[in-house]
Amino acid sequence: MARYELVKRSVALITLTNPPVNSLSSAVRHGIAKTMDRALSDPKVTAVVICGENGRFCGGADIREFAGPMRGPPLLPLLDSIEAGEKPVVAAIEGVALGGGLELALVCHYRIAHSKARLGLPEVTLGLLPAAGGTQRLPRLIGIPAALELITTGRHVSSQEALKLGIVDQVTEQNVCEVAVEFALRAVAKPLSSRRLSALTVPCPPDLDALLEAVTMQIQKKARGMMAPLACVQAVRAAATMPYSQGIKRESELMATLFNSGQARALQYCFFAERTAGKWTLPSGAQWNDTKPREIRSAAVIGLGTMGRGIAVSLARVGISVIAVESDKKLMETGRQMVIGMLERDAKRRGVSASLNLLKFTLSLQDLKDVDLVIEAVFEDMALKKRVFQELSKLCRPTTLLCSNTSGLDVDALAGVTDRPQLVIGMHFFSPAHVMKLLEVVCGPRSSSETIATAMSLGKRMEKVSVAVGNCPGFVGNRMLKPYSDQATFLLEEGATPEQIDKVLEDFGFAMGVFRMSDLAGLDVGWRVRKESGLTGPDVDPKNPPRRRQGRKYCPIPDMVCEQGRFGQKTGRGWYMYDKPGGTNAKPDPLIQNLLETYRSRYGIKPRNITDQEIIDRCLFALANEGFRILEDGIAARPEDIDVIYQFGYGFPRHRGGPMFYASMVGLERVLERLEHYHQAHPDVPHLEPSPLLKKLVACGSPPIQKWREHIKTMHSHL
Ligand SMILES: CCC/C=C/C(=O)SCCNC(=O)CCNC(=O)[C@H](O)C(C)(C)COP(=O)([O-])OP(=O)([O-])OC[C@H]1O[C@@H](n2cnc3c(N)ncnc32)[C@H](O)[C@@H]1OP(=O)([O-])[O-]
Repeated sequence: MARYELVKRSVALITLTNPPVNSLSSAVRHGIAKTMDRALSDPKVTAVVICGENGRFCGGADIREFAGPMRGPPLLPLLDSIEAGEKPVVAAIEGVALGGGLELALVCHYRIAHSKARLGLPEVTLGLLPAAGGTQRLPRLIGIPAALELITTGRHVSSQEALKLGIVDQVTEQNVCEVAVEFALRAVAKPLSSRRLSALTVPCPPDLDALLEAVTMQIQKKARGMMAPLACVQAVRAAATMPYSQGIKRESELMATLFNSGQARALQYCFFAERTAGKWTLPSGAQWNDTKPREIRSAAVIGLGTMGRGIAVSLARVGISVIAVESDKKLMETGRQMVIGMLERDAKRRGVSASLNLLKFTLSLQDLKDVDLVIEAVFEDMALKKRVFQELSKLCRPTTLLCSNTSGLDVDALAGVTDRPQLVIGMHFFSPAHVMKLLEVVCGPRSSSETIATAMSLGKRMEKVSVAVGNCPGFVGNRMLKPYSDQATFLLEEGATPEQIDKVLEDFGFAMGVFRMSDLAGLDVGWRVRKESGLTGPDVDPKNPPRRRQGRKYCPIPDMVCEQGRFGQKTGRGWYMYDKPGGTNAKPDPLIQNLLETYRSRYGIKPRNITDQEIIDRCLFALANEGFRILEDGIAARPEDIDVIYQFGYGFPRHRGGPMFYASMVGLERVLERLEHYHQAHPDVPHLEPSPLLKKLVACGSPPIQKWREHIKTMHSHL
């Protein structure tokens, strides 16, 4: 796990060999200890270079090992002993030096980085802190403010920035190992004391307390209840105020608290869930790693509304030429200006030039004859979408992939009106599409494996987290949203207010509570869907709207809000009031309070005090319950996929893992017991009836989430 060679007769070259990222597994730590001993005790060796195999220095501790008991040599004393050695050690950094990887580099006496390398301490994103001396050594090297920023955000820096900050001594475009060996030879005669970071004093700013307080406040605002960033601040404070030996103890204490927390487990689960999500499999046996995607050079986007614009920007900025189609000249001109503006701002932020030459705007579908792929983003209306697909089917090359950005309509029905159902697939982007990372790739029963592979690979190229899902109304994300938001509106009837529910959900860690999110998305969208599905419409008595429809409980309050022209932020009024149409500063509205009170008295509902716990349990367990049904139905292949969708598409707090992971952490027995309790109280709410899969898992002793698949695999998959 660490290879030893003698080069240039006197330099020991130690290569970490643990693909794919040379993480510091117990075997690697053991290998480093052994090879370092050999280098330090061999009189022929005057200097040491440490590098990593396959162009990657080291991706840090082996995250998989965190779940089990600690084995092998602990990292911290191993690193301390490298720093204390009497022969110069040079880190040759290629690819990445992250987490424990950068901590390893920091105990080397010199650091040489390749120009394309990235460095950072991302432990905070895993719910941890850099506990192999990183919080104590980095501030000594680059000062408190810069170290605080890197450690509390986990941001990766380029080697050029690392050079400016003083993290590395040299950046090279040449073979970094060769450069490091030459560097090591020159370092042999030089004293090492000033190169041992633990022995340096921390350059302390005069306003340390004010700085730490400002950073703490900033984190409290942004971290939505995450503990790790605050622990990082405390560890850096220790570096500033204590000698190394005490600071390192404080670092370990803080790490111990984080390490055993549910948040760290959730964030590490998220790390692997994100990487598992791209790995789709079909019942036919075709899967992600044996199906070649097609190359996409040109694409078309139909419809330049909010979604179409974001999709066009996301395509053009990764080098794909885009033809954007609108039906009306004025709309096309507005769309053109918006897309160009967005692309220019995006390019400025990334420090690149905007690829405006890749864009073409047209009013004619005829111009799409030769594109490789089309993404339809017209109004959410099945008849209209079918007309578009029929026309595309006639116009486009027979090999062109036809994709729909529908957020919940039947992708197979669209495939059915074309001459190439195997080339039809859903690509459900989230608004704004150039910002949101999630892409649901909706596989119809007739989508070919090559089509799925192409949509998934295009998503990756567009820098999205792509998840393959099956075709059903609402797919995964929006299907689960319904029981969640239904519970929120039922709670309004019973005595809660929008601001109370939102506060509880936001304190839980959601980016936005359910009502603020609806105001942002537009309340008219759901209203139209309810009208189309016959749940509401002109036949409903406006004075006395029934509270039971289509055989189940129905809350008419959202319709009553819409009937007043309150469509959310865009109209300046929704569940909240805003300063102006398009305003974002939500304030509780007495008119909504009034509406709720009138409603309750009309139906003789005595409002009751609703606890925060009831809000959390009813909203989140209803959400997870639908997730279990989605797994049963084969619409999502694994719980990780659902959790990734909720983190990236719906602002679910990452440190809670996602709705399915949260259910597993709370305990499936408790979820089942609460759902049974609430279903008994509300027998006309089918979403509260515990799903058969949840019952089955509890009956099997509530296995850990990674084992749920074993209990679903016999069920039919729709992917
Ligand atoms: C006292 C302790 C203090 C120290 C704490 C730490 O260091 S905490 C750690 C701090 N370090 C970090 O937080 C860095 C975490 N890693 C990364 O950010 C990225 O992996 C990358 C930038 C290194 C490479 O990106 P990329 O897009 O080229 O590749 P990719 O992301 O697809 O990964 C490829 C495969 O490698 C796997 N794997 C990766 N890293 C680890 C690991 N450390 N461990 C185990 N496995 C790891 C990954 O699961 C995947 O496996 P699969 O699915 O093929 O079975």
